[in-house]
Amino acid sequence: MQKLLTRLQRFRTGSPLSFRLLAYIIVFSSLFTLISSAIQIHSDYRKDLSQIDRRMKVIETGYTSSLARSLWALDQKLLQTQLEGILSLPDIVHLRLKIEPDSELVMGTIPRDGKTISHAFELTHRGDGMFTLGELTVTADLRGVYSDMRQRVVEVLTTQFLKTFLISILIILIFQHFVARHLSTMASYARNFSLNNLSQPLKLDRPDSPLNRHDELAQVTDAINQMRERLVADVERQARDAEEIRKFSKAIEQSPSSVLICDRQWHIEFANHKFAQLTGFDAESIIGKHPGMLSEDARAHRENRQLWQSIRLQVQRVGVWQGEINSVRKNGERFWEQLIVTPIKNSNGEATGYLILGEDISIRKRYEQQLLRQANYDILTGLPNRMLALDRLKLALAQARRESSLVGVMFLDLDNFKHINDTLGHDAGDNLLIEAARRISSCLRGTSTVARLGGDEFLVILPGLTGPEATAQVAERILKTFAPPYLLNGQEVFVTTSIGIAIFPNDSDNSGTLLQHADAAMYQAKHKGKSAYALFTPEMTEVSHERLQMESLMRRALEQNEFELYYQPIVRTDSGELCSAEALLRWNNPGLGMVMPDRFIPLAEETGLITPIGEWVMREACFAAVRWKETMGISIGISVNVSPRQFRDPGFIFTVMNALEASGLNPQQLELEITERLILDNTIETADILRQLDQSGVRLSVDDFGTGYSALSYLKSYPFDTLKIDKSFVRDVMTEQDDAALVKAIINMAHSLGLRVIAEGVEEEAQTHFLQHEGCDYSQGYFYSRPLPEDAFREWLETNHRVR
Ligand SMILES: Nc1nc2c(ncn2[C@@H]2O[C@@H]3COP(=O)(O)O[C@H]4[C@@H](O)[C@H](n5cnc6c(=O)[nH]c(N)nc65)O[C@@H]4COP(=O)(O)O[C@H]3[C@H]2O)c(=O)[nH]1
Repeated sequence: MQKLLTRLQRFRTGSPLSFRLLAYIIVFSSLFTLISSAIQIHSDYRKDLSQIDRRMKVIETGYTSSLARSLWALDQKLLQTQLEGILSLPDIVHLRLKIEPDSELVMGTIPRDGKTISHAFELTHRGDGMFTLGELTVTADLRGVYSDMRQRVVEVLTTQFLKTFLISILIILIFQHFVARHLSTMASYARNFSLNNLSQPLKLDRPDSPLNRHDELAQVTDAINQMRERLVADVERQARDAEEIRKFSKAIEQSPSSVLICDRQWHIEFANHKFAQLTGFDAESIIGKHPGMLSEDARAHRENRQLWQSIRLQVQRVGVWQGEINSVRKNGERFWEQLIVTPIKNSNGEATGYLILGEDISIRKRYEQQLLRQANYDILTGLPNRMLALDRLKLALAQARRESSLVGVMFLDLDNFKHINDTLGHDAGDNLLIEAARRISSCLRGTSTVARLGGDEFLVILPGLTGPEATAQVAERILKTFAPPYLLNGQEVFVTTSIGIAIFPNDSDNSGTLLQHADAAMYQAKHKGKSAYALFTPEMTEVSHERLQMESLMRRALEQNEFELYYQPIVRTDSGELCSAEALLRWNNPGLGMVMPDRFIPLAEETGLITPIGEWVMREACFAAVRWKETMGISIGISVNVSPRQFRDPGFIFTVMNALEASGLNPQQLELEITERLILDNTIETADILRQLDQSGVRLSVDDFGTGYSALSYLKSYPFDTLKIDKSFVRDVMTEQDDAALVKAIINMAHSLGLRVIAEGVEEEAQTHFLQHEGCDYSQGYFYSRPLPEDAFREWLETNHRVR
């Protein structure tokens, strides 16, 4: 019982459904039992009543004749006995016998508060007729019936209630076991159901029988589990979507391009970090603004209004706008931006916003502009280059044709530029070009063009001239501005220029030909002596042709064996004894005749042909010296000229060593003549090459001393053995006091530095006396001998072999 109560209690608290169910079952089943019991009791009551009624009828039928006989016979005793017999019948409590005519016999008592039922019947005697003897009224007491009925009600109610209650409990227990506890499990599963335990399916604690598998609980469980699976799938999809969105938003946020997202009305909704970095605008502060209206600059607004109008139209029409725009940063600074503007469309293809991707292309733009500049301008001087110059020339010619005016074309070349570049170094050369460009430009008016064609060549275009004389005036102005010295490497250097002039349309109406003519005129100017200008004349074409021809002939001269070495003796000044010879190059061309080095060596230097030629000279000179020793027994030194370009050739030392090795000449007998200008270059490479040559035993001399920049200091730092005074000083020692003083000073200075001195260009005896007097060690010149071909030189040796 206790157990039952506890269970009931549990139902009441933990399982309201079970409790309610119990209550309903009890109430309904009790009602039902009550009604059915009432019907039953009522029917039993009716049965009891009808039984009494039947009993009355039985009394009537059973006793009517016997009582009538007793009355007829007036047998009182029998009557008494018969009445007592009736009264003893169950429930009969009262008998009233009315005897005709007026006596009455009453037996028994009628209960005062009890319910009774009476039945009366006549007692008759059938004889000759029918005689009514009396009437008997039988009264039955209904209390027994009622008491039975009450007892039955109590019994029925009690038993029915207990039955109902117990059955209900049973039903509830069954319900609880088979349904309610599973519902509770479901409820608690549903209560605890969260995103964290989506993986656990709902499981009911009941056997997995085929019956269980298909009942309603199984269906609900399946439905819940399916719902869970769908939810898991949804959650996973959502997580995936969220991850993708996170990824995309990270990508956008960290994108190296600036990103703006605008709504349909072009109001900014989002700006990424790069945008803020690029423009200086804080992302928060520009939300809601139009992308073209961010800066405060009214001018930018005006520019942008039209631009963004066309962007909007194109995006609507074509679906994309791409271009480069000049944007403004928050601080007002302008920068170049490459923009791509596209609509953001929804699944129906309607634009819901706009995506603006931007990239800072300022560097690229700068680079492009630089490239454009580089393509058209000379980097060093900033002047237009050959390409742009030719364009401008063509434009000027076209304009001149329209206006019937003249165009002057000037070709300028710096005299000795190569030499300055070689000796003072490239930096000095560059500075010279910059300064020369500045000076040329300063002589021209706005419509003229000055361009650098390359190297030390400049082109001046003078458009819109009315007469050719104007070109001469400009040329003179330019020559004049070149007069003041240039300051290069701290030294004052005089640089001149040669100018060639051709005039359109007089000399040609074609730009290419005009340039060629100006070039030819420039060579003519150079030949005039430097710092000159020349106007083109038709004969000049021949000169420039000659130059070209010479170049192509020189390229074949080595193969054709057209080069020859001449030798000029170098003697002791005091005794006239022979001590060495200088090898001097000659070019013996069948067409050109004997070409002197001054005519072809500069061209050989320009074209680079000097390297193979110099190699040939070196070998030839070394072999000659060895031959003289071998065939004539005369051992003298041999001097070989080395030009700057040759000296700087990476294979130069190898060339020298090779010649010495191949010929077997003692390195001490080889003297390399290096011009003063070359060593002024003062580079580490020059010093290194000179040191290596010195270490190999080769002697080194400074050639043409005095013609360069007369910087004496370098002589100390290089391993020179000899100094050759240039013939231009020696020539006038007897007539020019200054030259004499200079020669004296050079001799003293050289001696103080431990150098021997050779005087070049000694032509007269008086000069030998002077030099002897001043202590000049060696002399060379026509006075002793002109440079001679080998055979003649051998003859000279045989007759004048006073060798030291
Ligand atoms: N007026 C006059 N001139 C005299 C007298 N004595 C000699 N000379 C000339 O003076 C030049 C001396 O040679 P340089 O100063 O080295 O000047 C040489 C040298 O710098 C260069 N040269 C000659 N041969 C070679 C060579 O094989 N290689 C290189 N790189 N340059 C060479 O060509 C220059 C000219 O050579 P050359 O015409 O042979 O001219 C020679 C020679 O003929 C004289 O008493 N009076």
